Amino acid sequence: MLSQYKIYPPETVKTTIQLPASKSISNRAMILNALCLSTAPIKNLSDCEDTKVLIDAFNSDSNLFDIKAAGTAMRFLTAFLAGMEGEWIIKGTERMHQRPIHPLVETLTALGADIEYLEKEGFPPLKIRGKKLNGGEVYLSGNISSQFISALLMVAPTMKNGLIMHIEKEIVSKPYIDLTIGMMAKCGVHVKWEGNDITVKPQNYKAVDMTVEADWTAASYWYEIASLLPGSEIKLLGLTKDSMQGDSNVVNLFVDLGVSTEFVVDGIIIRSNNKKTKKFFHNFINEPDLAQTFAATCCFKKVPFIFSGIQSLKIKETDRVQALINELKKLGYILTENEIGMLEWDGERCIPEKEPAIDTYDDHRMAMSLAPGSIVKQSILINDPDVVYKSYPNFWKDLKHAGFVIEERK
Ligand SMILES: O=C(O)C1=C[C@@H](OP(=O)(O)O)[C@@H](O)[C@H](O)C1
Ligand SMILES: C=C(OP(=O)(O)O)C(=O)O
Repeated sequence: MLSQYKIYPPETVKTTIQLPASKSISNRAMILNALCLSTAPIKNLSDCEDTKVLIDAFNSDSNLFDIKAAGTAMRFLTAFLAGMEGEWIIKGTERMHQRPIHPLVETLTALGADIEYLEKEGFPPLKIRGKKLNGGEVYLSGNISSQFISALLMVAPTMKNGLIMHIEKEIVSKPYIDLTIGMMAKCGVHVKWEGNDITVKPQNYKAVDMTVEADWTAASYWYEIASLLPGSEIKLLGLTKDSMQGDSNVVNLFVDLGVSTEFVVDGIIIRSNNKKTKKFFHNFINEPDLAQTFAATCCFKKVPFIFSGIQSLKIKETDRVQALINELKKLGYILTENEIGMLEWDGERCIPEKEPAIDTYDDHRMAMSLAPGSIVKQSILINDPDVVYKSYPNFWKDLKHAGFVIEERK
């Protein structure tokens, strides 16, 4: 149902938050558990929509799966089902049917898979006639989505001849590939990555107990709040220093934006301090999901910025670059995309709309990164706030717990 939230900030935030579990780890754990033929329950599995669609697919008697808006579920399941005896159909939301999948489909086809595009060439929905894959040697572009590489890697040890993958062009989101390889290693499978070549020999997975870490990307919205609200002290449960998630780099990136981090036994404590850089520069190629948090934080803190490495943002839940430009303009900030992969704010302002309502474009991260703007704008309106279910179903409940007031308007 369409709805809108009006959000008012507290004076300061001193609270403890139980973060959601990582959807990236949850969805890898589900695929690996299935490949290990393990029946052991995964501990702390995420309850977010992106994980639910995968759970539903695994529990379904049907051969038709609707993975809605979950990129990981779409890509991981395509590779998984390509090697599973049977005839399968995978579909998703309208936006999912516009997100590319051809590099994965072409590579799987070269490895022996039988996959058909049911609507537009190159995009979901897909019909898959699954069978044991031969494997072999393939070339794949690394500059569209790392999820293609992760999807192929997880099924690679089950292929008759294993897999040799030569990655061409710049690799986006590399820490997510490291995450995949790290989790495969925990299940007893060795992956060799040298330069641009990744080799996986045929191997057997070993069933292991899996526990999902708390989500560092979700933590970034709390860093934004601490950065904008002086005197904040927020304990975030479940995060660890030795995390496998690349977005744990949020700890270092927020140092210049006035947030310090203390690691404690059961998580971290973040505190606002007065540090504020004159200008913020970062290449987000390794942490694309953090870009919206930083664009919003910098504008609200009046810190001009230059971001690079954000080309993949254009093919996520929405064109996130355009969405940021549109919505931050409503609040009085003029951002520019001078070339693909870049986003800049030189401090230019315009007159904000009188009562701006932020559109969220079916993108959870638009809602979560802009809601903290209530701190500097006294209040903020967020349209279709339910989008947060994709990765952080309790986001609004947690904001209320932290002292924000949320009025629902229908
Ligand atoms: O493998 C993963 O779990 C993910 C990889 C990234 O996508 P891309 O590789 O498409 O950039 C990231 O944006 C997404 O939220 C989760
Ligand atoms: C890009 C994202 O998800 P996905 O690509 O898995 O749909 C995200 O959660 O920010």
